[in-house]
Amino acid sequence: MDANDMGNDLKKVLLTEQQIQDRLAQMAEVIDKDYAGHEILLVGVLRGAVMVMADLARKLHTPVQMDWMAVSSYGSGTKSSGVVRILKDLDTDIKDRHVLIVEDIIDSGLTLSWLEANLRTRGCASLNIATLLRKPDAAKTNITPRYVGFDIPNEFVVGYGLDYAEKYRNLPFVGLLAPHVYEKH
Ligand SMILES: O=P(O)(O)OC[C@H]1O[C@H](OP(=O)(O)OP(=O)(O)O)[C@H](O)[C@@H]1O
Ligand SMILES: Nc1nc2[nH]cnc2c(=O)[nH]1
Ligand SMILES: [Mg+2]
Repeated sequence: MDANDMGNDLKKVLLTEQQIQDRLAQMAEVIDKDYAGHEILLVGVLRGAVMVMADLARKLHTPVQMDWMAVSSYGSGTKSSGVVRILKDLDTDIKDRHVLIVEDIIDSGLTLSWLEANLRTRGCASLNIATLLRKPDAAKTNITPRYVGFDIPNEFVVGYGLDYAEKYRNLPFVGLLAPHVYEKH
């Protein structure tokens, strides 16, 4: 799916596919240095993180294992509900593991601050966060990811895993939705 398939639903492309991939390669280089000699358990946060996980993991030279969690923090709206529930928990025991949470975006930070606290109770050897996007102006928590791809404005974005009412996740870039798309709901 590309920008042409979106008709006039796309206001503008914020990050091109190339910019995303180049940045992920830079992040992977830093992660490889930080985790040299260790194995990483990558924990992806469904559903939005699937694209970051797929591309970042393939850029890492460090040995990795992967697992997934699903938590609910947003409905199909565009504002954080603040309520976090575990919809799917990890299948892996993370005790003594080097865990790296992989996310697509930190907006209010509610999802990750709850998730980080939850995982810390499980005795992992280390716990860090990698996120492709962060909205510094939207932060409601003091969550500090170790690896951040891009700081972006406080606007609703879609693409590269990010959805609006489950659409647009398969865009290869990150874009801004035209207001008429979400104003009509
Ligand atoms: O920092 P926050 O304000 O908590 O928002 C960030 C979270 O919201 C989105 O997920 P969502 O809960 O919409 O589910 P999804 O990943 O399945 O789209 C996004 O993928 C992050 O996980
Ligand atoms: N699709 C999408 N989901 C989000 N969840 C938190 N912020 C965002 C955003 O900007 N876009
Ligand atoms: Mg998500």
